[in-house]
Amino acid sequence: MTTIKFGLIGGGVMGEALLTRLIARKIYQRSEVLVSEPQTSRQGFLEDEYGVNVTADNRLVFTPTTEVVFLAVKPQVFSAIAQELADVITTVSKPLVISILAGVTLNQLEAAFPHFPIIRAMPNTPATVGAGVTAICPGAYTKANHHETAKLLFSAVGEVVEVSENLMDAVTGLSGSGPAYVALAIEALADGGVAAGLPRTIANQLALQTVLGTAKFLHETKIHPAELKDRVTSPGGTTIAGVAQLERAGFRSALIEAVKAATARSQELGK
Ligand SMILES: NC(=O)C1=CN([C@@H]2O[C@H](COP(=O)(O)OP(=O)(O)OC[C@H]3O[C@@H](n4cnc5c(N)ncnc54)[C@H](O)[C@@H]3O)[C@@H](O)[C@H]2O)C=CC1
Ligand SMILES: O=C(O)[C@@H]1CCC=N1
Repeated sequence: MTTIKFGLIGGGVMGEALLTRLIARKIYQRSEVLVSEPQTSRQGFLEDEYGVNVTADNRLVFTPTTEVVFLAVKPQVFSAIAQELADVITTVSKPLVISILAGVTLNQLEAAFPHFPIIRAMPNTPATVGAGVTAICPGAYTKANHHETAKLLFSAVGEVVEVSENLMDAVTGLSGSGPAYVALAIEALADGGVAAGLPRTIANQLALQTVLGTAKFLHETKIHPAELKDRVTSPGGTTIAGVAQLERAGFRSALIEAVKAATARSQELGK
């Protein structure tokens, strides 16, 4: 095995999303990456698809040359992994540990990795296509160079914002979970189109492009969403009829409550 610089623990959806962009951007060479993943089918896939090194032993990602260890497992397996790594991490130099685990706090991470530089982060799935947004917050032992490394890695998958840790659960409830809410909205818009008589493929295309185009428009012009809504709603027209129905159905409230519920769940996962 060649020199390992980047260790990934958990080669699932989010691990792969980051991996693919880090390699494409040449931030790490394929040979410098070691992915620890228990599923042999995933190991084989990641090895074939990205040419990275794979292992089923999490301890092996801590090599003398490892610069970053990226944790991308489910929060529920965190304590088992912490126990498994307890011995090995006392014997190695301290790489930057970046965790994207929902709800797992810097306190919990610093208890598992004593005196390690640690960054807690919350990316989202559009990272896969470089259109993600990641919130990061640094632990007690991080220095400017660790901060810069985390920003560099997450910039490869989209935008980066910095927040204090007490806001990380809210970030998780909004942008971490948000792609699911938007996907539901797109699916429902298409269903509405089908209910109104459109063929499914056309309804899907119209729904998807409407959401994509609206987001792009707001992003590029920076106009307030309310201003865009006002521009679309002609007096006595179709859009205000649709908006009135959304208000009757509690559309805004449903989204607000969804973000609050996901935030609360993120808080629970950290307990
Ligand atoms: N999916 C999402 O949209 C987002 C997920 N997250 C966080 O990312 C983390 C990973 O989520 P996903 O990638 O969606 O999950 P996933 O289930 O796709 O990936 C987790 C991977 O970890 C592997 N794994 C299981 N036990 C392991 C162990 N003991 N050691 C090493 N690897 C192990 C699994 O086989 C799997 O491939 C979670 O903590 C989640 O909170 C954060 C932001 C967004
Ligand atoms: O559902 C979850 O727990 C993860 C965290 C944010 C998005 N997916």
